[in-house]
Amino acid sequence: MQASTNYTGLAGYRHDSLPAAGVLLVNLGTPEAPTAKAVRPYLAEFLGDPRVIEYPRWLWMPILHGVILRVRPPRSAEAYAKIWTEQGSPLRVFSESLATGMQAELGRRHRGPIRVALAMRYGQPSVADTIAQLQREGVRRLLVLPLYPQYSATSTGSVLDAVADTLKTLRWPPELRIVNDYHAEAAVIDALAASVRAHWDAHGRGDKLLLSFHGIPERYFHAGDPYFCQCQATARLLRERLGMGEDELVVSFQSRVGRERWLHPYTDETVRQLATDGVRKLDVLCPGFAVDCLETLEEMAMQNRDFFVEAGGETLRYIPALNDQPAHIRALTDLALRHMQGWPEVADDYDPARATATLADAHRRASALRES
Ligand SMILES: C=CC1=C(C)c2cc3[nH]c(cc4nc(cc5[nH]c(cc1n2)c(C)c5CCC(=O)O)C(CCC(=O)O)=C4C)c(C)c3C=C
Ligand SMILES: [Fe+2]
Ligand SMILES: [Fe+2]
Repeated sequence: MQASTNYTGLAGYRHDSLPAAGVLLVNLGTPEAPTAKAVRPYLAEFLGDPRVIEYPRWLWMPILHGVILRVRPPRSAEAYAKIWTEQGSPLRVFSESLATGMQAELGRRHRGPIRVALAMRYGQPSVADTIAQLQREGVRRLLVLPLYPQYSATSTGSVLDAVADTLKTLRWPPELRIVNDYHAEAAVIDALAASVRAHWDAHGRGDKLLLSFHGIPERYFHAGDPYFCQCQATARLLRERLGMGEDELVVSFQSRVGRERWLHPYTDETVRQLATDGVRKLDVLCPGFAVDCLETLEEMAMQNRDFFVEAGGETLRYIPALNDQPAHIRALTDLALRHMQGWPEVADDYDPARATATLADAHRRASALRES
């Protein structure tokens, strides 16, 4: 049969790849440009996700497309313009740099092929495209690591939806493992504590340390979302690691959208209250964000700083996210390796000769069968 050699070509799979393990980092996603035109499709996908907005579709979709997507994109674009860099959106730039760092770290420490890829839950590169690309590179075992330290159905849960939707379309999905959360990961807590101490060393200690996490509607918490509890646990571990008393540290929730009640206390009200209560120097850390983004750089370090100063505060010092710091790269690489235990690619005695079949092999064998 003459067309048989096209099997592999048609599927686009490489012939020469060894089976590999893959680490799929997934972050939220960000618009392609700081313009209303680019923000609109991003928000449409994000706010159209039933994990994010739990209202009946018939009720929500007309509101989303009739009202929200007319009003919000220009405002949102204005905020993005304030933080945009020459390389693009900070969320993308830092996430890519983190992924590159983890790839290098794994390469230094492991003989087996392990590929690190970054996907975005909304926008590009999509989870589906990235998994397809990893499969073409021979990935047969996949660890999904959403870049959300605390689990929420709205964030991590939605990443799992995207992965599940992709697997449904694959004839031979990779073996799958998933990191549900890493809110209590000791090395991450250590890295956060170290960056707070470095900030204190450079700028002096503030009157209070505020830990601000992204909020979610309180209704989701009552429905069983563990996010609030995991944020509190992260905060407690960090406080203990820093040897601080309960009265020296405050937890609050930012970025609420709409009129419904969200997790309390709200960050904007908290910074105003702290200023009113006499706090002059306020240190702020956002341990729910793996990398800096609109919500930390604009909402926290600009908007909330203004609220604090307007209410009588002196300075609000935002401590950056862990981003691509070496300690963060090491912490997440260790976490990934722990979750990959038992896979041949991470074994110390990795032997390519004993490697199992790849999709490329399967297609080659199918071709050979047709020819015989
Ligand atoms: C309206 C519902 C929203 C829920 C629920 C929500 C949960 C949630 N979000 C993050 C992380 C990020 N959110 C970011 C931006 C952002 N979030 C919402 C809405 C909800 N988030 C909107 C509409 C936006 C877009 C910006 C805006 O118009 O205000 C970002 C930053 C993205 C960037 O491009 O920089 C992150 C990161 C988490 C972790 C979470 C649940 C725990
Ligand atoms: Fe959000
Ligand atoms: Fe926001």
